[in-house]
Amino acid sequence: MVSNHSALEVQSLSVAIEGGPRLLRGVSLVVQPGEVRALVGESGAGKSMIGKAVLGVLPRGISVTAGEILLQGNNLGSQSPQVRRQTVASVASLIPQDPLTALNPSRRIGPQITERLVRLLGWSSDDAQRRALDLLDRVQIRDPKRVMSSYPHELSGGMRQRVLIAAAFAPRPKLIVADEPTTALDVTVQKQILRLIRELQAESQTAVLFVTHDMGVVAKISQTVTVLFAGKVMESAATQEVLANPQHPYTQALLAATPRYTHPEESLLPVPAELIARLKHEIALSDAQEAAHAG
Ligand SMILES: Nc1ncnc2c1ncn2[C@@H]1O[C@H](COP(=O)(O)OP(=O)(O)OP(=O)(O)O)[C@@H](O)[C@H]1O
Repeated sequence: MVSNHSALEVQSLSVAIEGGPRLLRGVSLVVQPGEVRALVGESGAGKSMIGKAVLGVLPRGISVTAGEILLQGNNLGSQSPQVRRQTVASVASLIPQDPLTALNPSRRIGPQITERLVRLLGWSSDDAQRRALDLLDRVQIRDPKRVMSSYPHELSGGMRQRVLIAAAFAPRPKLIVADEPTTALDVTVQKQILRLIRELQAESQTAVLFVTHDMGVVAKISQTVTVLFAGKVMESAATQEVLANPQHPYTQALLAATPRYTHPEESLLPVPAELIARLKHEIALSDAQEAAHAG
């Protein structure tokens, strides 16, 4: 393995339903060690699909049709499924959207954190236990020992998300994919969870690909941002630049739809339908051109 590589490099990635429509169209992005890159766009833009492709968990019937994914310098497309699973498990973690479905309801919390460390990464069970307790303490869970032997239903939604954050950071991953990790939580808990992810990330200098539909969250958590629409990158730059001076009309519309970053007194504005229609038309044209080229 080479050193000095990016935590994640996605190059011209296209993903499609087999025999059907494209869901990602030549997406490229890089996440450097220590960087938080937000991936922002409306529902259906393909944000989660990028995360799933990176983690090798695309839904059945959906596959990568072009492009490359390099995790810590490892080209996932050139690895066998078994090696790829091992690469992903040792390099990357997921903080999922819904803390309830992500935890197995019939198993205690402890093993759900330690199992990956022991089985996949070869830690001793004592080390794994110590690391889990330490992380649970770090995510401000009181009485970590008790929580280790609890079942998920005994914890609140916020506590469960803290457990999943602890589980994600426990193996010291190089990359964390955080897939709208605060969406399922109420507003006060959202703020705490966001702060926690930011603190742990800064401390460990883990690279994070942070999926969100909320420009407010982008502003709080990220240094860089990639704006996605219909599976295509509209704009990609430093977050401060994009917030201060958005270049693409879609980014401008998304920002206008987040009133606290423009005029807090105004109500939420939708992205204009004409703009959506125009962008979709442009994308359909370029899809057709590419298909004609390929044919
Ligand atoms: N299992 C699936 N089978 C077929 N199409 C799917 C599947 N999952 C997602 N899609 C489609 O893929 C596209 C991208 O979905 P994706 O979940 O990545 O969007 P997103 O930007 O993450 O949106 P959201 O914020 O709603 O999660 C959408 O058009 C969606 O309908």
